[in-house]
Amino acid sequence: MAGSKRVCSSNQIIYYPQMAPVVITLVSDGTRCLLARQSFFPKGMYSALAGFCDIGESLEETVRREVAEEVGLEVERLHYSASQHWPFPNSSLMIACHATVKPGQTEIRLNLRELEAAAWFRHDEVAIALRRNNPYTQQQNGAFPFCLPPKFAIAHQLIKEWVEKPIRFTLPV
Ligand SMILES: NC(=O)C1=CN([C@@H]2O[C@H](COP(=O)(O)OP(=O)(O)OC[C@H]3O[C@@H](n4cnc5c(N)ncnc54)[C@H](O)[C@@H]3O)[C@@H](O)[C@H]2O)C=CC1
Repeated sequence: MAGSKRVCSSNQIIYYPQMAPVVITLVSDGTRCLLARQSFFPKGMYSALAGFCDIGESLEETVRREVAEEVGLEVERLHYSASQHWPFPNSSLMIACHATVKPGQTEIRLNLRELEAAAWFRHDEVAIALRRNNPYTQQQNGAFPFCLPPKFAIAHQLIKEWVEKPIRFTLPV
């Protein structure tokens, strides 16, 4: 039988596990992808944009709202990639998507309440970061190299997918 549950022994109320949907979106302008970091990330690490779905929102609406709120960009096309259960902060279902911005509309307006930095990265820069061994290690000059989330995170898989194969954008947002 599918489904986990707990039954309260005193009043027999059934409790099912709660799960929060989160969209994680890799935004591209066709040749570059947009990556961002929060202040608590390991130094040098950038990731795709993530955000919790609000009550009443479709996934498409969450993508559009989160991208607009965090970097001030309007996304045009959306392509579902994959999903991952993620235990933080209290059990999330990560839904990973690729999206594109409207042609020529690439100016980032960073929301500093949500992000520390965001930037467009070229395909070759991202490909090098994906291959980097010991990515979170400080370099001899004191700097931390540009690096990506670890392989087990769906963010890594989403970025790898963008590097490895052209994405067909089919769904208007
Ligand atoms: N597996 C992966 O590859 C990745 C996973 N994540 C996860 O995605 C989640 C969302 O990322 P953020 O950029 O922080 O999202 P976010 O920009 O929506 O900000 C998080 C804030 O959302 C609010 N919130 C709304 N609904 C919530 C709920 N059900 N549970 C907890 N907080 C809720 C809280 O105020 C929280 O501080 C994080 O838990 C993070 O661990 C993020 C990036 C990559």
